[in-house]
Amino acid sequence: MRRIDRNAQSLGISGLELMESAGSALSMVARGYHAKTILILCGSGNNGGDGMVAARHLAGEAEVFVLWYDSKNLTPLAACQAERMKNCSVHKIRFRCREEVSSHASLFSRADLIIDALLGTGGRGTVREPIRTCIELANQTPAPILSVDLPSPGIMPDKVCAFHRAKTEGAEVYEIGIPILAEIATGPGDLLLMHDRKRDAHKGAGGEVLVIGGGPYQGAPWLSGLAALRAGADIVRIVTPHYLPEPDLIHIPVMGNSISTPDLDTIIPLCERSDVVLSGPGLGTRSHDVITAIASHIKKGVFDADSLKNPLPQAEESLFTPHAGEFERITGIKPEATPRVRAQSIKQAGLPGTVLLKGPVDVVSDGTKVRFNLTGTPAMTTGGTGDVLAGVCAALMVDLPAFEAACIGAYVTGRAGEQITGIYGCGMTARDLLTAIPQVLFGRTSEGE
Ligand SMILES: NC(=O)C1=CN([C@@H]2O[C@H](COP(=O)(O)OP(=O)(O)OC[C@H]3O[C@@H](n4cnc5c(N)ncnc54)[C@H](O)[C@@H]3O)[C@@H](O)[C@H]2O)[C@H](O)CC1
Ligand SMILES: [K+]
Repeated sequence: MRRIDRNAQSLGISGLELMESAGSALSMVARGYHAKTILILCGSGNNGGDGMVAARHLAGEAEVFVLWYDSKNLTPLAACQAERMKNCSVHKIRFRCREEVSSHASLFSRADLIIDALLGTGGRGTVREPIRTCIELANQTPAPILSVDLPSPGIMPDKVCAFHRAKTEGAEVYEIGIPILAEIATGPGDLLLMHDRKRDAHKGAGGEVLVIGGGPYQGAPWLSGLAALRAGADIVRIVTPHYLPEPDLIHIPVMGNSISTPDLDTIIPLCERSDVVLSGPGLGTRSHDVITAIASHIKKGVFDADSLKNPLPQAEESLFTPHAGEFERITGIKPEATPRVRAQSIKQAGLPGTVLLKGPVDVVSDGTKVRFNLTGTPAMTTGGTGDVLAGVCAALMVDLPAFEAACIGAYVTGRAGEQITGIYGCGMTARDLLTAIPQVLFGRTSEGE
């Protein structure tokens, strides 16, 4: 939900607007109880904010008491709603500790309806005081309890009024105006799935990525490697026939002008020690036997470009990053133009992993989940952008499952492309993309904020 919320904001619907819609839906449900006296219990998060909006809507229609947690951790949206509630004809009673809640026990027994806006999707761990006492007192009354979004842990609701999606079984679901694109398309909300690097992180915490490629196309694996570094990998090794002077990358030479089976003794131990292995960029047509031989030694593999051939290599966890032609080569299915049909083709193909099918709209699917990526520009048809995308996905897969890594990788690379196109237009190179990647991935963007 946080991902969808954040994506909705980037599409122009603010959190406050969503909260207003949520509180309005809640007040409608509350009206169904025809209660004379309503007690709304509000926690310090946005769940509490929803309750305060409902209080404003119900003011004048019933006697409304709002018992709200005046915590120093009040979220900005909840604080805004507390302010908006100030001038309404509802009884506003703040509490800061358990004793203050207990002193208002009589309010609980007076109520014909109790609205539980204490904890929603942000609740974590065992319920702490003073919220716990609110829940206990609510459970002791005969009044029906209407829970907001999901029941606060331990409370016994009569009904649950959920927003956009049911988070618990039996909840009544109300739409709050979230655009469908916020859910089915990638967006800045997807970045919330990334884990923050700990302050005391040791060298290598960003993961070790191995890139296997090059041969006929010399630059491709180096571009992928640099992209992996820019997307957060700590150590990137490049197994490739041709050395390029890139001091940030570790070159692992091979015996001939292309990667071949005598190199397996060098490559297999590297595959085993790496968090993620990306194979294919610039590889050419002569090394597929090497890729199939190493696949079973790879924990997490990104298979790109020339490694996308049958027999299809398969790691413990695999991400395949074909364009339409490569997809047809490995599946025999020619992808239709529309993203929706492309998603169906991926499902039909049943490949053993996640697929990122590149195109004007990228489609990411593991056969069950589907996400569309709309970022990017026509200028990105320039050579090497696919190598950058694969490198970004490889670095993200250190910490994330293939599906999430592909969604974020596609989104971020496309956004970086948009920024660079703004500067260089169709004269952009794949190399130009590299510097924009960390800005989008780790910097604070202005989208929706
Ligand atoms: N798109 C939507 O569905 C919308 C949902 N909204 C509502 O917002 C909540 C989620 O809000 P959030 O601020 O993230 O979290 P909560 O309000 O659930 O709680 C956070 C609050 O509670 C404290 N806390 C956490 N765990 C505990 C605990 N175990 N004991 C005591 N206190 C706890 C924490 O410190 C925070 O202060 C969602 O459910 C919807 O109701 C919005 O209206 C926008 C649209
Ligand atoms: K709740």
